Amino acid sequence: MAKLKICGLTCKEDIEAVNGAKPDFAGFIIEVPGRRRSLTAERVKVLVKGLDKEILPVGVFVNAAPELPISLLRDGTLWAAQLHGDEDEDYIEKIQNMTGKPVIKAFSIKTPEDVQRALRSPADYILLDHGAGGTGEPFDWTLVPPVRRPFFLAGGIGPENLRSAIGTLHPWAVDLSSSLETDGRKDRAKIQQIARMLKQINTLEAYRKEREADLE
Ligand SMILES: O=C(O)c1ccccc1NCC(=O)[C@H](O)[C@H](O)COP(=O)(O)O
Repeated sequence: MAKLKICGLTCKEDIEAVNGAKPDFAGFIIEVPGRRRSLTAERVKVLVKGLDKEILPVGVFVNAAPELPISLLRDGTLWAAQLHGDEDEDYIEKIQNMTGKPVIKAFSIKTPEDVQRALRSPADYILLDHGAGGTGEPFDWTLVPPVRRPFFLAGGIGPENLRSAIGTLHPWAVDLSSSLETDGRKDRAKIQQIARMLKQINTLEAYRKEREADLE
């Protein structure tokens, strides 16, 4: 059953839309200069207060001072920190040790070695993505061998490739942002559509697995 993360929420309307669709995770880009979805930590605190309690809030950071994710994890604003920059193992372990909360480390996948680096990461979860994050572009999925640890698949996923993404790579979770926008804003109808689609795909996959088990 692939989980769903909807990333790059920026306003109250986005919160209302995800509360209706109930993805597993909601992502907020926090204090990343020059990125259009970036919010201040104070704004994220306000938005998270309106988030359905069953949806886990994830903060996305790029080479932030570690004190920033640490404070938002410690005060309960965030369930997890997603690191989308050049954060090294010491940085990851510092956040894990100081908060006891999950760390998701994003990797830009351009070569098979990038995948191997990701697989060795001490992060609680890895996230395989195209590049800088939130670009709406997929990477070359053929670079990914069968993966034995839970991973998020990101980068240009949308209604046209969701089924093949899950059927081919079997991610623990899919992470979407750009494909759920119209004119640069999250689109409630697209969010509802993708949540419904994922439910159907998960139901079919579960049925197939049950049948395979019965036939063995
Ligand atoms: O969305 C951003 O602006 C962003 C900026 C800096 C780092 C990460 C960022 N986004 C991360 C995500 O939205 C997701 O993890 C993922 O990259 C989804 O991307 P896509 O569906 O291709 O837009």
